[in-house]
Amino acid sequence: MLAVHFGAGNIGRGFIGSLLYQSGFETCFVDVNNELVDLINEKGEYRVVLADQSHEELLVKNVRAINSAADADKVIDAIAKADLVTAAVGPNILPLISGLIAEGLKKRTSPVNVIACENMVGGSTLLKEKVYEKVTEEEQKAFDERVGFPDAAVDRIVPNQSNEDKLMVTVEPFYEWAVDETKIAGEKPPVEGITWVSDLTPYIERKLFTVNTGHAVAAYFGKQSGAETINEALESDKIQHLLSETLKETGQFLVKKYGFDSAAHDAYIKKIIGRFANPFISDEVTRVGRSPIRKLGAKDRLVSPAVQYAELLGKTPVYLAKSIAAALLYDYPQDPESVEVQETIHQKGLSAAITIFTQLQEDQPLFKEIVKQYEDIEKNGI
Ligand SMILES: NC(=O)c1ccc[n+]([C@@H]2O[C@H](COP(=O)([O-])OP(=O)(O)OC[C@H]3O[C@@H](n4cnc5c(N)ncnc54)[C@H](O)[C@@H]3O)[C@@H](O)[C@H]2O)c1
Ligand SMILES: O=P(O)(O)OC[C@@H](O)[C@@H](O)[C@H](O)[C@H](O)CO
Repeated sequence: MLAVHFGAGNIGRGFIGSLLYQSGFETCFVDVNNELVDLINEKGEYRVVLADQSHEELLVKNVRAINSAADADKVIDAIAKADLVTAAVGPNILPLISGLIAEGLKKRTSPVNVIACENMVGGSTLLKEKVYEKVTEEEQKAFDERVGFPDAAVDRIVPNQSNEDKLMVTVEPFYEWAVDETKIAGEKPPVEGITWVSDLTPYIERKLFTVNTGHAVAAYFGKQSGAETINEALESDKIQHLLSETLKETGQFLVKKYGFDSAAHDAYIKKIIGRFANPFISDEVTRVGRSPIRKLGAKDRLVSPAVQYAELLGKTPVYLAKSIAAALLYDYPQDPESVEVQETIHQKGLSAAITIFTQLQEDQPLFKEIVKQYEDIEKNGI
């Protein structure tokens, strides 16, 4: 069985690649990082190490790689032969890989599934839209018959790392990969470790609005207080408090919306905070806070739960508003999205920036609370 996986980065090698290998797949990674591609082809294997006391290692074999910037035809051929196509490149990159996927799919007559493993609601659906923009109506109809784009929720913390062995990747032991079984074409891909679900929305919202909201809170407040890593941020009682209060807010609306058991959800939150504090992981606040424009988006981990909280509970979420304010204050010159947010605030003012990045309007109580919290952090710190 052949899997073509776009993005040989942290989650690509450390999570998707390792499960594919354990399930008997040969994996062909597609990436634009030449050094990574050459190394994978030279070694044909890499190590995945668990970030816990055991330091258990898995040697992932049967891997090769293609540089899509140099060898587009090879990528198209690989997709034509693949039993599964996956991606973990980041939401903003999905449109850029859609053309190659469209070309590869055109060469097929047998069914195949394409799964985007990004931190967003509807990642595979977005990829499908971008692929469909590249093909004729007739080809779209043919794809409807034999190509599945099931959405997914993926959870495993894989920090940036610089190991002497550049392919080696350290990962937390926990993982979850939930995939929507209702959108599958043909047979379910036999990947051990996938949880097939008939309704993905509660899974992705619970994950994105707990793990990723909490992570963003630790990163943005951590940055404000001078912490470099998530563990360092969590050493602060103040940040621990902000984290647990924010996750109480997202928890309240998730429990109300989906009928989750409240005690089970509290245990889920507790487990996640424990994962953030894993002493065997050093995760930079600048990785976790990366791309603040994406994270401030209306459907992402801060604004969506804040809006849904206000709608479902009929009050304004104070801690989510404060977290949005901290994201707006995130100033990291090496991150182009942070630079754009800071320039927009500087040139157009805070209110205009809030509307541009969050789509919230000035008359909304949440908007006013964000402004209040922003001014408070500027004046008094977090
Ligand atoms: N790292 C985590 O803890 C984690 C966990 C769950 C989900 N995710 C999600 O997985 C995705 C990838 O995250 P990551 O942490 O692995 O990032 P990463 O930067 O380590 O990996 C992304 C890879 O994509 C490659 N890439 C960029 N443009 C490309 C293109 N046009 N074609 C092919 N490859 C391209 C990059 O070179 C890089 O190797 C993101 O959506 C992220 O939210 C990450
Ligand atoms: O990948 P991002 O930028 O969407 O979010 C950063 C982290 O919160 C994220 O990568 C987590 O480590 C991951 O989602 C854990 O499952």
